[in-house]
Amino acid sequence: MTLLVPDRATMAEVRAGMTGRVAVVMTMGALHEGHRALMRDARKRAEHLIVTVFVNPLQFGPTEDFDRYPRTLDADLAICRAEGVDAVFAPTREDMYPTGQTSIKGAKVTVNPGPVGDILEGAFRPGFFGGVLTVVAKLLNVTRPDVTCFGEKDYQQLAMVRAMAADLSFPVEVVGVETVREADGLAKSSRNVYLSAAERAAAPGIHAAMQSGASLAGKGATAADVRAHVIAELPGGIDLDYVEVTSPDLGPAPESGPARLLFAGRLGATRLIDNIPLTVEAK
Ligand SMILES: Nc1ncnc2c1ncn2[C@@H]1O[C@H](COP(=O)(O)OP(=O)(O)OP(=O)(O)O)[C@@H](O)[C@H]1O
Ligand SMILES: CC(C)(CO)[C@@H](O)C(=O)[O-]
Ligand code: BAL
Repeated sequence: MTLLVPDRATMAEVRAGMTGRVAVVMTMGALHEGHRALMRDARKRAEHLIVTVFVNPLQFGPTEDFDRYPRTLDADLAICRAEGVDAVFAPTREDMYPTGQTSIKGAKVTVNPGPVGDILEGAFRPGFFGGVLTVVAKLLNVTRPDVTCFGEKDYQQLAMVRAMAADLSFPVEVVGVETVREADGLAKSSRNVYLSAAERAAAPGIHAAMQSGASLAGKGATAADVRAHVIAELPGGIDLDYVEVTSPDLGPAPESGPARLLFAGRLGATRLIDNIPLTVEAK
């Protein structure tokens, strides 16, 4: 049976009744196959599985899509039931932020994401990682999991959650789960529903351009060559935030060896992100 848990006090009671290992998958709802992959991975790692559904105001900038973000709790519950989730924690904003915080700027005590919080996504979404890490810390405190699964689709977020757990001594194992894609290569995302038919048709070109760049890396191209190639191959109509090649831990691009290729940009009004691994070979 899947319990719908509406507030922190009830969550504490439900959590106290769980014996054995507990896994948590944190989401903003509008669940899709990517979230289901996290649930299936988490399910294997623990006796109990909690899914959180909360659209966190602290991680949205003033001009971002907090108000129009898809909210589909009934459908989300049906998916959680089908995945054998024990409890869906879906609190209100007032329950999560009882002293009334509605933005990262208005909040008093928050998690400082450090310098990695200012690059890539952080450079284009100021305050984003402070908002994410603050709510992740709160959700860890409320649900007290042994293990938590995050998607590689949000690669920097996964890295930052790992860093927070290590640096702030959260007793939790953070597991990364590979990106789930549509058949045409587009990374599944709750925000894909915003795309018009024409934008949806163009969107797989992002992953295709990235794969093309990654294959070039295998033939001796430098990180800078790969970056320029991906930018040139992107479909028309993209308002680019960044294409970057970094080390796997988001440091400077290596001259050779494993690396990460990351993209962010807008197709119409929809902001999309993606990333893939690649190997840079010394010339
Ligand atoms: N395609 C995917 N494959 C694997 N994990 C995913 C995928 N999409 C989202 N996730 C993971 O699910 C968790 C919750 O993400 P979230 O609810 O923001 O979904 P989303 O589809 O990424 O939405 P958004 O459109 O807001 O980015 C995160 O750990 C995220 O990385
Ligand atoms: C981790 C998270 C649930 C925090 O609000 C969110 O950033 C997301 O859905 O990836
Ligand atoms: N998917 C990460 C949360 C966000 O984009 O707001």
